[in-house]
Amino acid sequence: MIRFEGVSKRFAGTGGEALRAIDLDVAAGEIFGVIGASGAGKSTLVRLVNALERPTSGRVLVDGVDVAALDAAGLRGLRRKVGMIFQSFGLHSSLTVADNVGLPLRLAGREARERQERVAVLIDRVGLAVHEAKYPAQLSGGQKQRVGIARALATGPSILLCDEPTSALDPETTRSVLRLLRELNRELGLTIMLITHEMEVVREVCDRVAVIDGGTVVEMGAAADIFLDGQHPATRRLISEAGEGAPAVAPEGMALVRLTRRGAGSAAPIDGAEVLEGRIGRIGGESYSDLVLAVQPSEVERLSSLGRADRI
Ligand SMILES: Nc1ncnc2c1ncn2[C@@H]1O[C@H](COP(=O)(O)OP(=O)(O)OP(=O)(O)O)[C@@H](O)[C@H]1O
Repeated sequence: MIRFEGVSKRFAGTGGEALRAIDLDVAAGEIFGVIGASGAGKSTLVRLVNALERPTSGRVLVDGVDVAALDAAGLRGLRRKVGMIFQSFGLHSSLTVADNVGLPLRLAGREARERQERVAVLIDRVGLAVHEAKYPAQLSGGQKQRVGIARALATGPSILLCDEPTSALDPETTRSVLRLLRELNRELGLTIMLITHEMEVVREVCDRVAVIDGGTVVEMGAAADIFLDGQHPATRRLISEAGEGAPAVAPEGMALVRLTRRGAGSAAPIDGAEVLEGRIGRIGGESYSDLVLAVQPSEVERLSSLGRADRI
């Protein structure tokens, strides 16, 4: 559905390339995550999909069409097919919720009656029916992002690009927005390409994920494989940042180990280990546990037989 073929991007007046030799396929109906540190090239990557940026070399194909080759009418069609939401929501502060959501329909020349009906359905779907006459300043961050989602869906797109959609939100609101995106993905068969710098977001919602570092894809695979067994140092860095609060400290004379186990028995007790922090859950339908343990240094070796054990 979305294909990157040897895509590189250099911005005029800058030294290096923001993206280098990207090959990537996003399948119809999947939620594809793009994760990386600040400046890695994530925004540039998704902005190529709706032709907000153009590749310096290579091609970006949407449904088999090279988006850089589109004329003005073709671009309008692309923008109807590809919706986008942003970290900072991008709402018009002088327009009500209903008028924000209806704006793409107004720009597309749809009649008032049709607009009103469609806007009412969209606002209801994102759970904002009682807020339709309010202005953005009267809404919480989560509500603003719901307006952004309703507006992005106004023209009935088959692809939704999400640029750090939850970075401005608290953890609980983040989860509810991600749940809404997952529901819309299933109900509408919407293909979602989602940028984030948070592993938690990948864990909650993505089917597959590409890790991007220094403008290249350094690792790509099923979200469970990347989250639980990512190999590249950039991936390991993002995983170790995913814990909450201050990093665990090993008691005197003990070794600190991150142990990740997958599948049946992944939460079985571990003799001789003190659990300092961790999580037990499911990702992509698979059980896992991800624990930070303090053990005797002589026990570290033994942990490797239980799962992936990294001394930290
Ligand atoms: N319009 C532009 N002109 C010049 N350089 C740019 C432009 N947009 C992005 N860049 C550069 O390209 C690189 C990648 O930027 P990009 O915004 O894609 O990264 P990112 O991973 O999305 O980062 P962040 O998470 O901080 O938004 C950076 O070095 C950035 O400075």
